[in-house]
Amino acid sequence: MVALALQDVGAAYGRTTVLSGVTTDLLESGSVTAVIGPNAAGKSTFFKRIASLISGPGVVQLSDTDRGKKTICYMPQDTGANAVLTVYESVLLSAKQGGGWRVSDDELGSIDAILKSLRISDLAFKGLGELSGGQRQLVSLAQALVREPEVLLMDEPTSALDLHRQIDVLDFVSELAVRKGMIVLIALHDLNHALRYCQNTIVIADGVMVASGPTKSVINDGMLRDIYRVAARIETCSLGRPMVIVDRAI
Ligand SMILES: Nc1ncnc2c1ncn2[C@@H]1O[C@H](COP(=O)(O)OP(=O)(O)OP(=O)(O)O)[C@@H](O)[C@H]1O
Repeated sequence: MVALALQDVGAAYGRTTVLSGVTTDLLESGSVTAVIGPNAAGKSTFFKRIASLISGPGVVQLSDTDRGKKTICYMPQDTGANAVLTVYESVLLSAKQGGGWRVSDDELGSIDAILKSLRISDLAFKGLGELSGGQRQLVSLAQALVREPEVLLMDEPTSALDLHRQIDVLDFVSELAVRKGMIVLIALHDLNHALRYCQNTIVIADGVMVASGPTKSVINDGMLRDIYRVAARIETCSLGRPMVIVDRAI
């Protein structure tokens, strides 16, 4: 089963360093890790660096996979829209990335299954340009999943989704991580999603990793005050789940 380790990972745009010194414990197959931090902290940059879309110092070490870095898939925050393609064509195109152009029945079957799992089969023959923001986000997830990545980097995947879809998607991805043995990293602004779905959390602020470890110990009042500049409490809800309650901005 795939494993990922990061050692002293950094990244720069041109001469400007925006990320440095990210080192993690071994990320294991079947795990879901949150990447949190304020705006412009470096979360997307971190993902792009892991996916080798940008270069930088440090080591991104994958083990126990025969697909090399091709097994890492980055689902970007901003999905854009290409009005020329239909949803189905865009997912097929993603499935064929880096491979030949022969399309097997199995591949068509797996596209149908993914669209069905994400409850967007009805969008299959709509143009990408006709979709709402939330629908585009779901299509972007379908494009990522069809490539069957062993490492999936999701950049704020629920930011455009309604409450039902947010829970639906995060339930689905967490279950898929365990079933397929994927390593999933999710950049999140909703810290309650991190508490609910992610065993571990990495906190990035000002381009530096400031904390990493079990989510329930990393997300605490002090971190919320120092990193997010809010007065907040972690309280246990009636179902026994920890929840962040924000009182005010500091
Ligand atoms: N293509 C780029 N060229 C130059 N600087 C960039 C580029 N992309 C991002 N940056 C800068 O890198 C820093 C980190 O940006 P990044 O997008 O990684 O932050 P983020 O934590 O994902 O933010 P957000 O939560 O707002 O999405 C910011 O200062 C940003 O302005």
